[in-house]
Amino acid sequence: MTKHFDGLTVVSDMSLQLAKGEILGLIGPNGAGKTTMFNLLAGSLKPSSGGIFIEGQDISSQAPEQRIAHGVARTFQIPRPFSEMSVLENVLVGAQKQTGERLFSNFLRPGLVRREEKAALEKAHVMLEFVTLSRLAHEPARVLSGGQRKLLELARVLMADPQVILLDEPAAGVNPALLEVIMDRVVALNAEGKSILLIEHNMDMVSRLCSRVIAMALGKLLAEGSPADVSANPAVIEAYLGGGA
Ligand SMILES: Nc1ncnc2c1ncn2[C@@H]1O[C@H](COP(=O)(O)OP(=O)(O)OP(=O)(O)O)[C@@H](O)[C@H]1O
Repeated sequence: MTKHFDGLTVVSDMSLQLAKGEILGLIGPNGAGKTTMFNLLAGSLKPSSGGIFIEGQDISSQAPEQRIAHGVARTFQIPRPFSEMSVLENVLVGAQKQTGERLFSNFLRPGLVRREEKAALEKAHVMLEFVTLSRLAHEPARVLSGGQRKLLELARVLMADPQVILLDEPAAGVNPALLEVIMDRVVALNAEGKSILLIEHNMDMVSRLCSRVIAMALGKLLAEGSPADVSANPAVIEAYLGGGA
């Protein structure tokens, strides 16, 4: 894919493949174009050229909600939960389209609406348990720490049963104890067969989680390989030291 913003090329002929069941790392210095890649993959930006395929199907023209329905979901670098809503309610925001959201269905099919709501609620509790936030379910989201917000974000995203999860800097600003919890949860999701693309500056996390890493700088692919090989690659070291490529 290539992406231009007002004549500036931010992603230049980048290509990546995420295999089923893989955790692939995407690294690069600030401004390399990693988040732009995520926005292109998740559908919040359209590529200037190139495309995105999932299991051979072209999803390039789909909006983010359609991509979520196709099993591609993303987290944000800085999660912004609805701060006055409870932690549980924030997770429920991630539930896929429900019959009750259509006004007439509430009158015509009240039984179905109630069953769907009950199922979503049960699932939200399971997801909160999974991310170790159950005891905070009824607290307002504003009480959560940065790391807990990342876990809440993960629970919200999991409500859509994604097969591909795009994780944008899950370690940034997270204390070491919670970081272990986040890593453990990522490993557990991967063990369930979920494919994960991870943007991360924390190389320890990348080395522990990823078997393969892609490094980019100034919108271009720099290196690809094992975490050890990529972090020892002279072009990658130069890009980090020089803040570019
Ligand atoms: N909407 C936009 N309009 C113009 N330029 C943009 C836009 N979004 C991003 N850029 C530019 O694209 C480049 C890549 O930004 P991007 O956020 O993708 O980098 P990144 O690798 O995710 O960086 P970081 O690690 O700091 O999050 C930067 O130079 C940025 O200023």
